[in-house]
Amino acid sequence: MQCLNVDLGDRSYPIYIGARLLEGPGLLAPHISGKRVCIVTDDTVAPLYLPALETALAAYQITRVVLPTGEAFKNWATLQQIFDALLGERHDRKTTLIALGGGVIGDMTGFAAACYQRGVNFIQIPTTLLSQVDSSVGGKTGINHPAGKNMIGAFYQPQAVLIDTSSLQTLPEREISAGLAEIIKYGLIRDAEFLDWLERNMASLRALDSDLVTEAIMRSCAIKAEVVAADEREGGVRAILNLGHTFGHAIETHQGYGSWLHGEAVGAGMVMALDLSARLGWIDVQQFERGRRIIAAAGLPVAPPESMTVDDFRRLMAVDKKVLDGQLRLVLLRSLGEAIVTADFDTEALSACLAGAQS
Ligand SMILES: O=C(O)C(=O)C[C@@H](O)[C@H](O)[C@H](O)COP(=O)(O)O
Repeated sequence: MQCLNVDLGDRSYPIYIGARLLEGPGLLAPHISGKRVCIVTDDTVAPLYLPALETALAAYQITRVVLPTGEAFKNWATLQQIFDALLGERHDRKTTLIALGGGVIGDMTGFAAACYQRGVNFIQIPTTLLSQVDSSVGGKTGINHPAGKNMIGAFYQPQAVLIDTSSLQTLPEREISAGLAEIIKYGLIRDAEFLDWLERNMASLRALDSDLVTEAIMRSCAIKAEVVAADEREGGVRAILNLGHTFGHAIETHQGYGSWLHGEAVGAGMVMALDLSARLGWIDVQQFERGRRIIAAAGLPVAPPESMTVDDFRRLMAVDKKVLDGQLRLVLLRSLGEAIVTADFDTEALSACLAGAQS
């Protein structure tokens, strides 16, 4: 097992990474505050991993909340089910919520933990590649609104993140590709050498070579932990983690949540960010082509859905959380391995990028 730390003063926490970590109580126990836990999971993950987790937590009084699976359910009505269970079973402030599942479960459980009785402890046990390398780390919690992704939420850090790499074995191929999108993102924004490594190893990563996947998770979490530690509440540098997300969130909202996986939309969105960076002359055509090739090699879409118009993009991007004083800010690339967050780009170039993506 390997361990990283997210350094946030008195809100610091460990990320444990290894195979079959779910099966023992040893790692979880120090992060559980009382005698009671509430495990929140979904109806896909529950039959696979809930029994093992319940066995590991046999010393605690357990409440289970099994939610419907998918991004379409990341909303108020589903969140309410968590509160109903907590109140129905009279959980007090010493309870610990445990998120067992992908990003949707992690984001909603974290948000429930932030709100329930004004804040209780929670632990992330991410079971998808995307949630292991991204959403379980950093404390962004929340739900979607029909007008935009993750529009209602809170920054609220977990007590620990437990990444059991064995859970990837049951993941569909499409979910592996979606997770690779966020992994490629780290190379594009922060680490050119990691991007080279990903390019060389993409086929083996897609085939879930366990040493390589563990290394990819470690390197991704290390970059994420470093960026979050530098800027917990996204006042500055943390926004680089949003590469491709302004375009990607617009795609997800337009298509209806869950139609495109988050990672698929981010894949197409990163190609659009690469394209705009090239149109602005910040990267050259070869770098653009290389970035697009790596994203395609991960099995991801490299263009938005044909049904989306330039006006759709403009309307949906206008509610992006990086818009400040009515001005759109985007994460763009100065080179492959270096991202900036900027409002200083030629609007003609953006129009050409949006129109080009549809051609
Ligand atoms: O942790 C962050 O910061 C990120 O932006 C990571 C993203 O990959 C992740 O999808 C996040 O949930 C997006 O957050 P949002 O603020 O753009 O809704």
